[in-house]
Amino acid sequence: MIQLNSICKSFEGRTVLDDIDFSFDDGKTNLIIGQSGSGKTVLMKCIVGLLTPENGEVLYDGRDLIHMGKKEKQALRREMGMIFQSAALFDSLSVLENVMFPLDMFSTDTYRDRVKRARFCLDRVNLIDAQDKYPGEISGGMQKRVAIARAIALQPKYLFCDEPNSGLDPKTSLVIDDLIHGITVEYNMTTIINTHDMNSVMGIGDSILFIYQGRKEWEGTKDDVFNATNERLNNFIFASDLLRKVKQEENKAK
Ligand SMILES: Nc1ncnc2c1ncn2[C@@H]1O[C@H](COP(=O)(O)OP(=O)(O)OP(=O)(O)O)[C@@H](O)[C@H]1O
Repeated sequence: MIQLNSICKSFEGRTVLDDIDFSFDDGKTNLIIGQSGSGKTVLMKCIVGLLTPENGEVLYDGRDLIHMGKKEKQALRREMGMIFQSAALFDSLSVLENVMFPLDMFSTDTYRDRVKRARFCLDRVNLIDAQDKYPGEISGGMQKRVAIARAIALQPKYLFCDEPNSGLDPKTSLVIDDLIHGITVEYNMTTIINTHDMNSVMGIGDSILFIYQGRKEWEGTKDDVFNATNERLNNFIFASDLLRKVKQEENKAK
């Protein structure tokens, strides 16, 4: 579990995050949603330690990220897996070598065991047949799956995904969402996803934090979204005509 207590962050006197409290649970896909510029990326950066909040606590299963020493921070980093907006693969390395990269960097296992682990992760994302290909030879969706395999290679306790569906078509996005949700439940990870994607909200929103102008405006689950009365949330979620119509139909059916 990752717990945020009263997180505040400002840049040059301008408040960007204001007193955010939230708990991200294990075994759930926790989504951070909000309009462009609302503070999602800054919050994610505060959570992973790339930015330091002026105030507040980020607790990783009770361990205080902001006040921990360098060694403890390094150890914690090894428990984190990250999936970036672009898949961020190394073009000159094969798919297998990409997945092996964090293992080569941090694992003390033998080469044989590292290869075994990398192949296991590739198999989990259904890409074992592509292990010898290079990133330039596979589709964007496949690249994201390689990035997922790489992110779970070191068996992280915490998984961070920044806009994992950006640049993907809706069908491929569903595959990626299902995969992230599946591994989250399977490995009981604390997964945090920054997203704009309403399909993700409705599909894998086990827990949703909606940020509006740097403040926590609403929290709930995908099942709560349809009945939420928060106007700012509704304006954000039902900005698309299609979703607004679905909500109207649901209300009529009640
Ligand atoms: N290093 C920085 N220095 C100054 N201002 C910053 C910095 N980083 C972010 N901001 C500001 O903080 C606010 C929140 O930005 P943030 O990137 O977190 O938004 P976001 O919700 O992730 O948006 P998007 O969905 O477009 O990625 C913005 O007004 C942005 O200009």
